[in-house]
Amino acid sequence: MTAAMSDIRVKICGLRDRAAVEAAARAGAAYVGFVFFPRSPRSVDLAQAAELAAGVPVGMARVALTVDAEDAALEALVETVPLDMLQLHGNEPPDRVARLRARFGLPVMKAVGVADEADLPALQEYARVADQVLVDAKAPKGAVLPGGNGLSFDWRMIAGRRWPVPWMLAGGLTPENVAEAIRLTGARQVDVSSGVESAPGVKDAVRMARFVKAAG
Ligand SMILES: O=C(O)c1ccccc1NCC(=O)[C@H](O)[C@H](O)COP(=O)(O)O
Repeated sequence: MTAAMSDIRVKICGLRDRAAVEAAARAGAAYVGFVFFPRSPRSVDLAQAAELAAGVPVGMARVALTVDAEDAALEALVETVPLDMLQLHGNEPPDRVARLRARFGLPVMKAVGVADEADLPALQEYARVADQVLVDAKAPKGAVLPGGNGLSFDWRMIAGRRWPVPWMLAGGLTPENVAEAIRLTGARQVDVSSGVESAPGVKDAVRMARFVKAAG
């Protein structure tokens, strides 16, 4: 049975097997994310993702996360995997975001890494060309992964800020801190990966359920 979706829309990212997809659905997540980044412990290949995406219940959005992917790779992805959204998690400049959105006919969410106030204007810029923006913690210099590091930024920095497109809060969210993050930022959508894992790349059904419940 699938839980009723909460008011706050939750995205659970980095799912790698059917049991995790089913648990995310039971928990009431609104989006599931599949990571296409070979260096990540959460990475899936096209065949795996196609099978997982086909099993996602109607009404739950299937998001493909890519990092500075080339056109040919994106073409193969979109042809093979049934998707509802592309998440661009690299250094894709605004004109490329606009081009990919037009070319593939899918809504695009652009992730923007935030560490301090100087990172905030980029959100405004991407909000002009993307369907959604993901306000994520900036990965530390030299990190292997550009996201999914379980790190938070100072949420007070974006308290009261709004963008002209829907946005999601991400970075170091857990079942224990998500309610406070929502309270401080006013986010209506949240994204989590490592905070609902028992080990890197292994999603924990109990933590997913607790996360969605705590998000409200
Ligand atoms: O999760 C990964 O392995 C990953 C790899 C490459 C780019 C981004 C990646 N993850 C992004 C996310 O899962 C989330 O959108 C976000 O960064 C929050 O992650 P977390 O702090 O682990 O909750």
